[in-house]
Amino acid sequence: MSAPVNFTAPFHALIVAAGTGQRAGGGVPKQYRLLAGKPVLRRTVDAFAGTPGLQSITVVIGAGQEADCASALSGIETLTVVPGGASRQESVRNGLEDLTRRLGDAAEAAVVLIHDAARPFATPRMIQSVSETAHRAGAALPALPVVDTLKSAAADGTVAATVPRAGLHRAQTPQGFRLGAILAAHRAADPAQEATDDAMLAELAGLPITLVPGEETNVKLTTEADFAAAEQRLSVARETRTGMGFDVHRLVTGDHLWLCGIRIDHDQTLLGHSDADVGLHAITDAILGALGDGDIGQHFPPSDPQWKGAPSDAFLRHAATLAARRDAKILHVDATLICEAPKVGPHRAAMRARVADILGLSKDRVSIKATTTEKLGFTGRGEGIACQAVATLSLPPYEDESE
Ligand SMILES: Nc1ccn([C@@H]2O[C@H](COP(=O)(O)OP(=O)(O)OP(=O)(O)O)[C@@H](O)[C@H]2O)c(=O)n1
Ligand SMILES: C[C@](O)(CO)[C@H](O)COP(=O)(O)O
Repeated sequence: MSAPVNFTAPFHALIVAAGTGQRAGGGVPKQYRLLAGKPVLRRTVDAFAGTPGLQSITVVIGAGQEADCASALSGIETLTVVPGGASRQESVRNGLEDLTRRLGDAAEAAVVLIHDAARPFATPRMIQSVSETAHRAGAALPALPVVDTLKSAAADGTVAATVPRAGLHRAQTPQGFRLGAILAAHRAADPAQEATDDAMLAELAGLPITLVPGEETNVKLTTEADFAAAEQRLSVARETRTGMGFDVHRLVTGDHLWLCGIRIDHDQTLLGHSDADVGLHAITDAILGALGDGDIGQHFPPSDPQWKGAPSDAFLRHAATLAARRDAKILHVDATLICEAPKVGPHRAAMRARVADILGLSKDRVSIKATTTEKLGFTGRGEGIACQAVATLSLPPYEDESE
């Protein structure tokens, strides 16, 4: 069984991609270079796009990078592009100002995760952990303890001293903050003292920052050697898993029902403890199946009064959260609704968009189909609606527990 249900903390992603990548070389700014066939920036954006809780993505780019950015992010519609500045700090500030204007009254308390485009390997698990900690504690920084002995060097290339490493950490991104507080810290910053990360400005503003575990794999692509190591790492295969889900709910007299997250006016309703959305239940079970993590009844027992009448998008979101915690990416879901009525065709596009939205996927990763059973069986007689679904997930190889 999994941990208690956690309704995902909402957050906004701010990805800074306005650098010129001088140390990496390569003729084109490193965030637009291909890594295993995909632009670095696209990998970074995709890492966030699949993370439950994401509210918006802002990408900050440099002057003259518009075409490279459009090509790297083609097909992604729900994203805002903002012009950057001469330094990372200026680029972050521009992004924060723009996001604040767009959010209006909601800006002050919103949580923003500020991330380097040059770190394409942040996992959804770490992104969520930063977001949840920022919600709880105000500011969160992923970091790893320093494990090597540290030396300071003299100008002539000899060792000047050994620097005590106890308590020292390497800071990573995404760094999470309340938007109002981090923007105030940026506005108050002394332009002469350039900060190398946003946590530094938060420290100077007196904000307490909570450390969360960073990830060794969350490297910042800085040099050509980093690119070579990243290519090597991506050549190691992930595991692909498929899960299936099946659900049935009884039809009784009513005036509407829910199917795949869409309310449909109808002269019958589906009976169930929750809103009885048979489509979302089957898709939820398919994802849980691919994770090998029980079924919807285990996570949301019908005996538990808190799920009475509950909207089923919460169940699907929970499955997506569990997937993110396992560093699993949902590649595709495919559901078939089995009923004589209501007709699914007029609602199919809305259902597809709704499921994609709940899972943080693009619509082309979601398929909704429907069939009748030629008036045969309980679905044919209009006594109930059934749904079957499959979900395909890509995830890090499982340890073989039998060994
Ligand atoms: N004026 C700048 C400078 C940097 N960045 C972004 O900040 C992140 C971290 O910076 P870094 O790795 O130093 O990138 P570059 O500045 O591009 O690299 P270099 O210093 O080698 O030129 C990168 O995603 C980079 O695109 C930015 O948005 N605006
Ligand atoms: C923000 C950062 O990635 C945290 O480690 C880092 O400080 C960026 O440094 P850079 O000099 O802009 O590469």
